[in-house]
Amino acid sequence: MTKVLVSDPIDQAGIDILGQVAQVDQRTGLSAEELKSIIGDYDALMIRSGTQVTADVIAAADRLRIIGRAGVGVDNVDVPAATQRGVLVVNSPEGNTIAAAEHALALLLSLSRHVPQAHGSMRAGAWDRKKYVGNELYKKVLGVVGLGKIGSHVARVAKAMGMEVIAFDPFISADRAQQMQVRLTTLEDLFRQADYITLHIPRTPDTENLVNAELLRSMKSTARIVNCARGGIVDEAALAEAIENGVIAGAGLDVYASEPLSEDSPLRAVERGLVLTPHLGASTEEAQENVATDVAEQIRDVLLGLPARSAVNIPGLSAEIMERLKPHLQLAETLGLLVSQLSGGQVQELEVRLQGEFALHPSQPLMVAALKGLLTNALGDRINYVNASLEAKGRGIHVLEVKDDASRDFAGGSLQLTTRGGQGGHSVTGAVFADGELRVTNIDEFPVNVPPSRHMLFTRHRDMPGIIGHLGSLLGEHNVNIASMQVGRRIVRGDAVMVLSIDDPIPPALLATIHGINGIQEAHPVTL
Ligand SMILES: NC(=O)c1ccc[n+]([C@@H]2O[C@H](COP(=O)([O-])OP(=O)(O)OC[C@H]3O[C@@H](n4cnc5c(N)ncnc54)[C@H](O)[C@@H]3O)[C@@H](O)[C@H]2O)c1
Ligand SMILES: O=C(O)[C@H](O)COP(=O)(O)O
Repeated sequence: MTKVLVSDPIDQAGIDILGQVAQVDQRTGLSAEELKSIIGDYDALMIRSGTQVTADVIAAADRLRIIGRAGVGVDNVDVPAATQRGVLVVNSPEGNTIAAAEHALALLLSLSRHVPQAHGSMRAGAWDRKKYVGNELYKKVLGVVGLGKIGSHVARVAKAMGMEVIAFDPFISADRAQQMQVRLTTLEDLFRQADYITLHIPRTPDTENLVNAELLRSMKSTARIVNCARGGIVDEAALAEAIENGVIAGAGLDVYASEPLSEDSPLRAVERGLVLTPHLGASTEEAQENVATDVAEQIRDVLLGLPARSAVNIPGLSAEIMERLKPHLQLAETLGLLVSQLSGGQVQELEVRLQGEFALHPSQPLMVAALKGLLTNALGDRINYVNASLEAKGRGIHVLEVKDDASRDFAGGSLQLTTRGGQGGHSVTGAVFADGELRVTNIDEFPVNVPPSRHMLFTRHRDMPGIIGHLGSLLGEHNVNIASMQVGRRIVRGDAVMVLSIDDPIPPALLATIHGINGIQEAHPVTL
């Protein structure tokens, strides 16, 4: 008997769909140990954000074929562990977009008109009209951080309410922002200018504690901020302090670094200017029906041997093609990740050139893998082989495929990714060697021969004595260990590139010093 475990509250519409093909057990509120002890009996697991699907749980899931997340975020699922065990993870990328956007707007309005506090005072028997004088949103500046699905909807509604909308999203093209009549600016400028700020970005290593004490201090003292995206993006202690000390006027939060929010969190002690909700962004009847139906249908299909439409961890390709193309897909993804970091995010066009034997492979999965790499820093664990093309299109990235089977650079062919965009462009080429090893073989027009590694530093500089030594000593002084180094140049004392594989990431202050070295034109730290 096929069995599905539903371990978080899920709309009945989803349960009914699962019931068509399996025995459905709804058991919410399980402890980690309880989940681990029963998961071995199930073919599918359906969850929301409440259940932690850890590597331990997955290791105990002997029969599990699919995990369905009735919502967007899969940060409570150990996706690499699931992938390793061949467990498919699916989600519902758009089912709760409107609900989350409307909740952010609800927080903005409640904050500016003190709705929860006024309601509390009425419940206590008061009639206080002076204490709760608020502000209008009309004609105020709204700063949207993250102009994706939810951020764009918030921007659209805010404009209809007469707000001026500015945005920070390094991965959105200027054309797309212009279409939405939103002015793109820097994060710092947005925090300085906005009367209201709303966050709609994923939690990634780049966005963790992005809103810290320093950024809060740069806000207007009358400004308010809303986080309906992910906990951990805002430093909660710094926020509580900023509100208490009048550094900013207030905040509305739906998500927290650790959920449920602990009883002794400093946020619970703030009396004025703070509105808290317990992760209710997706909690509308409509959104819950959308996500439950969307994900239950995918679970049903997969249990019947059909493909899923929103797989987080595998492309919709046959296992055989996947196996054959594994190193080529890995190269495409790595080059995408590399060129996005060299290009600084603002990519308007990606050209994927399949050279020599590469032109003989099926190009679609390679294109998708390149796009997945290109968008990984923007979208974190949300980007996958299934949604990469759609996400690129949504961001206004024009994708060009060129096949050049006459090229004879390397025996197995090579793959070149070239970006074009607001900040110029970059080009990287790579190959898969006979032993399956990946190599970066060209950066812009310069030949190199470098295996990709986790931390790297790329510079573009003048080929002149002293630069390499200077950079080497600087890294040494900052305890950054160099594993390997290569220089590529075309003419003596002309322009050159340097590629360093390093054991540690480059601290931001050191990067600023590197930019100051005489002769260095560009320096890009890269994490792969
Ligand atoms: N509170 C809730 O219940 C709830 C519900 C749904 C979604 N969410 C969360 O809302 C957030 C946005 O979701 P979405 O569906 O709009 O995602 P999305 O992928 O459509 O958009 C995210 C946007 O953030 C941008 N971005 C990434 N890193 C950035 C950075 N460092 N600075 C600025 N912009 C950056 C990306 O380019 C992208 O445009 C996610 O964190 C999601 O998990 C919360
Ligand atoms: O990622 C999501 O979809 C939202 O954060 C909603 O989470 P929830 O399903 O637990 O409400």
